[in-house]
Amino acid sequence: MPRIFLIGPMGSGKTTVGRFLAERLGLEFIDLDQAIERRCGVEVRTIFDIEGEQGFRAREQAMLDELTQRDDVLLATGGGSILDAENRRLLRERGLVVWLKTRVDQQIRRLEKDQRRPLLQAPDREERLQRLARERDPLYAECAHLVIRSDNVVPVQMAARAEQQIRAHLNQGSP
Ligand SMILES: Nc1ncnc2c1ncn2[C@@H]1O[C@H](COP(=O)(O)OP(=O)(O)O)[C@@H](O)[C@H]1O
Ligand SMILES: O=C(O)C1=C[C@@H](OP(=O)(O)O)[C@@H](O)[C@H](O)C1
Ligand SMILES: [Mg+2]
Repeated sequence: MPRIFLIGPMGSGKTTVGRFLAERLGLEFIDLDQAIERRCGVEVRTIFDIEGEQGFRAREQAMLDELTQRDDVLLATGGGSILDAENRRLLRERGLVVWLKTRVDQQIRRLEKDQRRPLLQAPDREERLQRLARERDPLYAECAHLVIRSDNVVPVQMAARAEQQIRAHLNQGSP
């Protein structure tokens, strides 16, 4: 089993589904944001408060480079990891990149009460998520080897579906 890297927008289920999926695939689960939080000793939102988005992106880049070299892992990235061209290259070269594609209305519902994601704390969340999708969808598409829809199924079912599709993809001999 190659390394698996989950990409996709906030609320696509990278962290939640990733944990179940890693277990099904016999891989160690690592969440990029959680790894950064452990190393810094503060939450992502605090890093944004103190160092700004730019500071967070620098930490994210360094941690992504480190963790994408680990073997037998499933890495759940953060939604903005693909903004950086070097990150996209590292992800594509070092493992199988899976885009959990999700509709904005599903993201809104799942993240209704969220206060931890700095880029979501806007007066109009729908407008914000639509704009991020417009900006980022081409980058997710460029980076992904495999696209899996993550709408209308709960995380355990989503993990089962993703496992099936990943195994089918690998059986075709694709990277
Ligand atoms: N397929 C799903 N169906 C319903 N709720 C989900 C699904 N995936 C994630 N969630 C919920 O949405 C919220 C955000 O999920 P999370 O895994 O943190 O997304 P991400 O890491 O992609 O931002 C969590 O409360 C999670 O339980
Ligand atoms: O989309 C983004 O730019 C971000 C997504 C978050 O991760 P999730 O995608 O796991 O929510 C987290 O990395 C940070 O708040 C920035
Ligand atoms: Mg996450």
